[in-house]
Amino acid sequence: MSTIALEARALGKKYRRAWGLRDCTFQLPEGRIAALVGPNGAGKSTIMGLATGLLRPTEESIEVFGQRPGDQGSPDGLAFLGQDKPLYKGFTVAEMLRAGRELNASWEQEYAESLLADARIDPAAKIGALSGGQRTRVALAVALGRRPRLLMLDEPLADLDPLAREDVMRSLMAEVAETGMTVLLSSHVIADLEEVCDHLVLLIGGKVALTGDIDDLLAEHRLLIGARPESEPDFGPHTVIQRRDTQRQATVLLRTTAPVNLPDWDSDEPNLEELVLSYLRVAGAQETGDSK
Ligand SMILES: Nc1ncnc2c1ncn2[C@@H]1O[C@H](COP(=O)(O)OP(=O)(O)OP(=O)(O)O)[C@@H](O)[C@H]1O
Repeated sequence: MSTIALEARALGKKYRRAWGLRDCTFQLPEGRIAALVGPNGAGKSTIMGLATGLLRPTEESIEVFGQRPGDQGSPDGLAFLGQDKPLYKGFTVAEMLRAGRELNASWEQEYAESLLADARIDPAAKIGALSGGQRTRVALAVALGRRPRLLMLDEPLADLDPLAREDVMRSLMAEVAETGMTVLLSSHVIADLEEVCDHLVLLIGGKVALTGDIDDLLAEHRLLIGARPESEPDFGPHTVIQRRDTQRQATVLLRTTAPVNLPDWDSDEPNLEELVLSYLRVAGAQETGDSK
Protein backbone atom coordinates (compact mmCIF):
# COMPACT_ATOMS: atom_id res chain seq x y z
CA MET A 1 0.00 0.00 0.00
CA SER A 2 1.30 3.44 -0.85
CA THR A 3 2.14 5.94 1.87
CA ILE A 4 -0.28 8.84 2.19
CA ALA A 5 1.48 12.20 2.35
CA LEU A 6 -1.57 14.31 3.13
CA GLU A 7 -4.99 13.17 4.26
CA ALA A 8 -8.06 15.24 5.05
CA ARG A 9 -11.06 13.55 6.63
CA ALA A 10 -14.36 15.46 6.89
CA LEU A 11 -12.14 18.45 7.48
CA GLY A 12 -13.81 21.76 8.31
CA LYS A 13 -12.54 25.20 9.18
CA LYS A 14 -14.87 27.92 10.35
CA TYR A 15 -13.66 31.48 10.37
CA ARG A 16 -15.42 34.01 12.55
CA ARG A 17 -18.49 34.35 10.35
CA ALA A 18 -18.47 31.57 7.80
CA TRP A 19 -17.01 28.19 6.86
CA GLY A 20 -13.84 28.46 4.76
CA LEU A 21 -13.79 24.68 4.27
CA ARG A 22 -16.41 22.05 5.08
CA ASP A 23 -16.63 18.27 4.94
CA CYS A 24 -13.46 18.06 2.92
CA THR A 25 -12.07 14.56 2.33
CA PHE A 26 -9.15 13.56 0.11
CA GLN A 27 -5.89 11.63 0.13
CA LEU A 28 -2.65 12.64 -1.54
CA PRO A 29 -0.38 9.62 -2.06
CA GLU A 30 3.37 10.10 -1.60
CA GLY A 31 5.41 10.93 -4.72
CA ARG A 32 2.65 12.75 -6.59
CA ILE A 33 2.71 16.27 -7.95
CA ALA A 34 -0.78 17.41 -7.12
CA ALA A 35 -2.67 20.39 -8.45
CA LEU A 36 -4.88 22.10 -5.89
CA VAL A 37 -7.31 24.13 -7.95
CA GLY A 38 -10.55 26.00 -7.42
CA PRO A 39 -12.08 29.44 -7.77
CA ASN A 40 -11.16 32.37 -5.53
CA GLY A 41 -12.25 31.64 -2.00
CA ALA A 42 -12.59 27.87 -2.58
CA GLY A 43 -10.41 27.06 0.43
CA LYS A 44 -7.01 26.30 -1.10
CA SER A 45 -4.97 28.53 1.22
CA THR A 46 -7.08 27.32 4.14
CA ILE A 47 -6.06 23.69 3.43
CA MET A 48 -2.41 24.69 3.32
CA GLY A 49 -2.76 26.69 6.54
CA LEU A 50 -4.34 23.67 8.25
CA ALA A 51 -1.62 21.32 6.95
CA THR A 52 1.15 23.51 8.35
CA GLY A 53 -0.61 23.93 11.70
CA LEU A 54 -0.89 27.71 11.27
CA LEU A 55 -4.67 27.16 11.38
CA ARG A 56 -6.52 24.62 13.55
CA PRO A 57 -9.43 22.57 12.17
CA THR A 58 -12.91 23.28 13.51
CA GLU A 59 -14.13 19.82 12.50
CA GLU A 60 -12.37 16.49 12.05
CA SER A 61 -8.85 16.10 10.87
CA ILE A 62 -5.89 16.63 8.61
CA GLU A 63 -2.69 14.57 8.74
CA VAL A 64 0.72 14.96 7.12
CA PHE A 65 2.48 11.57 6.95
CA GLY A 66 0.21 10.48 9.79
CA GLN A 67 1.05 13.45 12.02
CA ARG A 68 -1.52 15.99 13.13
CA PRO A 69 -0.17 19.48 12.44
CA GLY A 70 -0.02 21.81 15.37
CA ASP A 71 0.54 19.18 18.07
CA GLN A 72 4.29 19.75 17.84
CA GLY A 73 4.46 22.67 15.43
CA SER A 74 4.66 22.12 11.68
CA PRO A 75 4.84 18.41 10.74
CA ASP A 76 8.29 16.89 10.08
CA GLY A 77 9.29 16.88 6.45
CA LEU A 78 6.84 19.60 5.41
CA ALA A 79 7.96 22.77 3.65
CA PHE A 80 5.47 25.46 2.76
CA LEU A 81 5.83 28.43 0.50
CA GLY A 82 2.88 30.79 0.76
CA GLN A 83 1.96 33.87 -1.21
CA ASP A 84 3.90 36.01 1.28
CA LYS A 85 7.49 34.87 0.84
CA PRO A 86 9.25 34.25 4.15
CA LEU A 87 12.36 36.30 3.31
CA TYR A 88 14.19 39.06 5.16
CA LYS A 89 14.63 42.07 2.90
CA GLY A 90 17.79 43.26 4.68
CA PHE A 91 19.58 39.90 4.18
CA THR A 92 21.67 38.99 1.19
CA VAL A 93 20.71 35.85 -0.70
CA ALA A 94 23.70 34.00 0.83
CA GLU A 95 22.63 35.09 4.34
CA MET A 96 19.14 33.80 3.64
CA LEU A 97 20.58 30.40 2.72
CA ARG A 98 22.72 30.48 5.87
CA ALA A 99 19.56 31.05 7.93
CA GLY A 100 17.99 28.06 6.15
CA ARG A 101 21.04 25.95 6.99
CA GLU A 102 21.03 26.94 10.66
CA LEU A 103 17.32 26.23 11.08
CA ASN A 104 17.20 22.88 9.32
CA ALA A 105 19.09 19.71 10.17
CA SER A 106 18.34 18.19 6.74
CA TRP A 107 19.71 21.23 4.86
CA GLU A 108 21.67 20.65 1.63
CA GLN A 109 23.72 23.74 0.86
CA GLU A 110 25.05 22.61 -2.51
CA TYR A 111 21.61 21.83 -3.79
CA ALA A 112 20.18 25.18 -2.63
CA GLU A 113 23.13 26.98 -4.27
CA SER A 114 22.62 25.09 -7.52
CA LEU A 115 18.97 26.21 -7.64
CA LEU A 116 20.08 29.83 -7.28
CA ALA A 117 22.72 29.37 -9.98
CA ASP A 118 20.01 27.94 -12.30
CA ALA A 119 18.00 31.10 -11.67
CA ARG A 120 21.13 33.25 -12.25
CA ILE A 121 20.77 34.95 -8.88
CA ASP A 122 23.86 36.52 -7.31
CA PRO A 123 24.34 35.24 -3.73
CA ALA A 124 25.68 38.69 -2.76
CA ALA A 125 22.47 40.48 -3.87
CA LYS A 126 20.22 41.98 -1.18
CA ILE A 127 16.79 40.32 -1.03
CA GLY A 128 15.17 43.77 -1.01
CA ALA A 129 16.79 44.59 -4.35
CA LEU A 130 15.44 41.49 -6.16
CA SER A 131 12.37 41.41 -8.39
CA GLY A 132 9.25 39.56 -7.23
CA GLY A 133 10.07 36.60 -9.47
CA GLN A 134 13.69 36.45 -8.26
CA ARG A 135 12.46 36.47 -4.65
CA THR A 136 10.21 33.54 -5.50
CA ARG A 137 13.23 31.63 -6.80
CA VAL A 138 15.17 32.36 -3.58
CA ALA A 139 12.21 31.31 -1.42
CA LEU A 140 11.95 28.08 -3.43
CA ALA A 141 15.67 27.39 -2.98
CA VAL A 142 15.24 27.89 0.79
CA ALA A 143 12.20 25.56 0.84
CA LEU A 144 13.84 22.87 -1.33
CA GLY A 145 17.21 23.14 0.44
CA ARG A 146 15.49 21.57 3.43
CA ARG A 147 14.88 18.46 1.30
CA PRO A 148 11.22 18.23 2.37
CA ARG A 149 9.11 15.09 1.91
CA LEU A 150 6.07 17.24 1.18
CA LEU A 151 6.39 20.64 -0.45
CA MET A 152 3.31 22.83 -0.51
CA LEU A 153 3.31 25.85 -2.80
CA ASP A 154 0.53 28.42 -2.80
CA GLU A 155 0.47 29.98 -6.28
CA PRO A 156 4.25 29.72 -6.73
CA LEU A 157 4.26 30.69 -10.37
CA ALA A 158 2.15 33.82 -10.19
CA ASP A 159 5.05 36.27 -10.53
CA LEU A 160 7.36 34.23 -12.76
CA ASP A 161 7.95 34.84 -16.45
CA PRO A 162 7.12 31.95 -18.81
CA LEU A 163 10.70 30.64 -19.01
CA ALA A 164 11.15 30.85 -15.25
CA ARG A 165 7.87 28.91 -14.80
CA GLU A 166 9.21 26.20 -17.05
CA ASP A 167 12.52 26.14 -15.15
CA VAL A 168 10.81 25.87 -11.78
CA MET A 169 8.44 23.15 -12.94
CA ARG A 170 11.32 21.22 -14.47
CA SER A 171 13.37 21.34 -11.28
CA LEU A 172 10.34 20.27 -9.23
CA MET A 173 9.73 17.30 -11.52
CA ALA A 174 13.40 16.31 -11.39
CA GLU A 175 13.32 16.53 -7.60
CA VAL A 176 10.20 14.37 -7.41
CA ALA A 177 11.69 11.78 -9.78
CA GLU A 178 14.96 11.69 -7.83
CA THR A 179 13.79 11.78 -4.23
CA GLY A 180 10.11 10.77 -4.27
CA MET A 181 9.14 14.13 -2.78
CA THR A 182 5.42 14.94 -2.87
CA VAL A 183 4.28 18.35 -4.11
CA LEU A 184 0.95 20.09 -3.63
CA LEU A 185 0.66 23.26 -5.61
CA SER A 186 -2.18 25.66 -6.09
CA SER A 187 -2.61 27.69 -9.24
CA HIS A 188 -5.31 29.34 -11.28
CA VAL A 189 -3.47 28.65 -14.52
CA ILE A 190 -4.41 25.08 -15.41
CA ALA A 191 -2.19 25.10 -18.49
CA ASP A 192 0.82 25.46 -16.14
CA LEU A 193 -0.24 22.35 -14.25
CA GLU A 194 -1.23 20.12 -17.12
CA GLU A 195 2.26 18.91 -18.00
CA VAL A 196 3.63 18.43 -14.52
CA CYS A 197 0.80 17.36 -12.25
CA ASP A 198 -0.35 13.76 -12.00
CA HIS A 199 -2.94 14.24 -9.25
CA LEU A 200 -5.82 16.65 -8.77
CA VAL A 201 -7.73 18.11 -5.84
CA LEU A 202 -10.48 20.36 -7.18
CA LEU A 203 -12.12 22.46 -4.49
CA ILE A 204 -15.33 24.34 -5.04
CA GLY A 205 -17.04 26.32 -2.30
CA GLY A 206 -14.96 24.74 0.45
CA LYS A 207 -15.70 21.16 -0.68
CA VAL A 208 -13.87 18.60 -2.80
CA ALA A 209 -15.63 18.48 -6.19
CA LEU A 210 -13.21 16.03 -7.82
CA THR A 211 -10.02 14.29 -6.73
CA GLY A 212 -7.74 11.47 -7.81
CA ASP A 213 -4.92 10.62 -10.20
CA ILE A 214 -5.37 12.78 -13.30
CA ASP A 215 -4.99 9.88 -15.77
CA ASP A 216 -7.80 7.99 -14.00
CA LEU A 217 -10.03 11.06 -13.85
CA LEU A 218 -9.52 11.82 -17.54
CA ALA A 219 -10.23 8.19 -18.45
CA GLU A 220 -13.50 8.34 -16.47
CA HIS A 221 -14.76 11.29 -18.51
CA ARG A 222 -15.72 11.83 -22.14
CA LEU A 223 -16.09 15.11 -23.96
CA LEU A 224 -18.75 14.90 -26.67
CA ILE A 225 -19.20 17.36 -29.50
CA GLY A 226 -22.14 17.21 -31.84
CA ALA A 227 -24.87 19.15 -33.58
CA ARG A 228 -27.15 20.92 -31.14
CA PRO A 229 -29.93 18.37 -30.56
CA GLU A 230 -33.56 19.29 -31.21
CA SER A 231 -34.83 17.32 -28.24
CA GLU A 232 -33.25 16.19 -24.98
CA PRO A 233 -30.66 13.53 -25.95
CA ASP A 234 -30.41 10.18 -24.19
CA PHE A 235 -26.92 9.56 -22.83
CA GLY A 236 -27.78 6.10 -21.52
CA PRO A 237 -25.97 5.02 -18.36
CA HIS A 238 -23.50 7.91 -18.45
CA THR A 239 -23.76 10.88 -16.08
CA VAL A 240 -23.96 14.31 -17.66
CA ILE A 241 -21.65 16.63 -15.76
CA GLN A 242 -22.11 19.63 -17.99
CA ARG A 243 -23.67 20.57 -21.31
CA ARG A 244 -23.12 23.74 -23.26
CA ASP A 245 -25.05 24.64 -26.35
CA THR A 246 -24.15 27.25 -28.90
CA GLN A 247 -26.48 28.06 -31.79
CA ARG A 248 -25.43 25.00 -33.76
CA GLN A 249 -23.22 22.86 -31.60
CA ALA A 250 -23.46 21.14 -28.24
CA THR A 251 -20.54 20.14 -25.99
CA VAL A 252 -21.21 17.63 -23.26
CA LEU A 253 -18.96 16.30 -20.50
CA LEU A 254 -19.93 12.81 -19.36
CA ARG A 255 -18.64 10.83 -16.42
CA THR A 256 -18.67 7.13 -17.08
CA THR A 257 -16.91 3.86 -16.56
CA ALA A 258 -18.74 2.12 -19.43
CA PRO A 259 -17.71 2.37 -23.08
CA VAL A 260 -19.38 5.34 -24.79
CA ASN A 261 -21.22 4.40 -27.96
CA LEU A 262 -23.20 7.44 -29.08
CA PRO A 263 -23.10 7.60 -32.90
CA ASP A 264 -24.38 11.19 -33.15
CA TRP A 265 -21.46 12.53 -31.18
CA ASP A 266 -17.69 12.85 -31.56
CA SER A 267 -16.29 11.55 -28.32
CA ASP A 268 -12.84 12.07 -26.86
CA GLU A 269 -11.04 12.09 -23.54
CA PRO A 270 -11.01 15.67 -22.17
CA ASN A 271 -7.76 17.35 -21.25
CA LEU A 272 -7.24 18.63 -17.70
CA GLU A 273 -8.27 22.17 -18.52
CA GLU A 274 -11.52 21.06 -20.20
CA LEU A 275 -12.30 18.78 -17.27
CA VAL A 276 -11.67 21.39 -14.58
CA LEU A 277 -13.44 24.18 -16.48
CA SER A 278 -16.54 22.04 -16.94
CA TYR A 279 -16.78 21.36 -13.21
CA LEU A 280 -16.18 25.04 -12.45
CA ARG A 281 -18.91 26.06 -14.91
CA VAL A 282 -21.39 23.71 -13.24
CA ALA A 283 -20.63 25.28 -9.88
CA GLY A 284 -20.80 28.79 -11.35
CA ALA A 285 -24.17 28.01 -12.96
CA GLN A 286 -25.54 26.56 -9.72
CA GLU A 287 -24.50 29.72 -7.89
CA THR A 288 -26.36 31.90 -10.37
CA GLY A 289 -29.32 29.48 -10.49
CA ASP A 290 -28.73 28.58 -14.14
CA SER A 291 -28.85 24.85 -14.85
CA LYS A 292 -26.69 24.90 -18.02
N1 LIG B 1 -8.72 35.02 8.01
C1 LIG B 1 -9.94 34.82 7.51
N2 LIG B 1 -11.03 35.32 8.14
C2 LIG B 1 -12.27 35.12 7.65
N3 LIG B 1 -12.55 34.41 6.53
C3 LIG B 1 -11.50 33.91 5.86
C4 LIG B 1 -10.14 34.09 6.30
N4 LIG B 1 -9.33 33.45 5.43
C5 LIG B 1 -10.13 32.92 4.49
N5 LIG B 1 -11.42 33.18 4.74
C6 LIG B 1 -12.58 32.73 3.93
O1 LIG B 1 -12.49 31.33 3.74
C7 LIG B 1 -12.83 30.98 2.40
C8 LIG B 1 -11.64 30.23 1.78
O2 LIG B 1 -10.55 31.15 1.64
P1 LIG B 1 -9.12 30.71 1.07
O3 LIG B 1 -8.21 31.89 1.22
O4 LIG B 1 -8.73 29.43 1.69
O5 LIG B 1 -9.48 30.48 -0.48
P2 LIG B 1 -8.49 30.27 -1.72
O6 LIG B 1 -9.07 29.11 -2.47
O7 LIG B 1 -7.09 30.16 -1.27
O8 LIG B 1 -8.73 31.61 -2.55
P3 LIG B 1 -7.77 32.40 -3.61
O9 LIG B 1 -7.79 31.59 -4.87
O10 LIG B 1 -8.53 33.67 -3.79
O11 LIG B 1 -6.42 32.56 -3.00
C9 LIG B 1 -13.18 32.29 1.69
O12 LIG B 1 -14.58 32.42 1.69
C10 LIG B 1 -12.55 33.36 2.54
O13 LIG B 1 -13.32 34.54 2.52
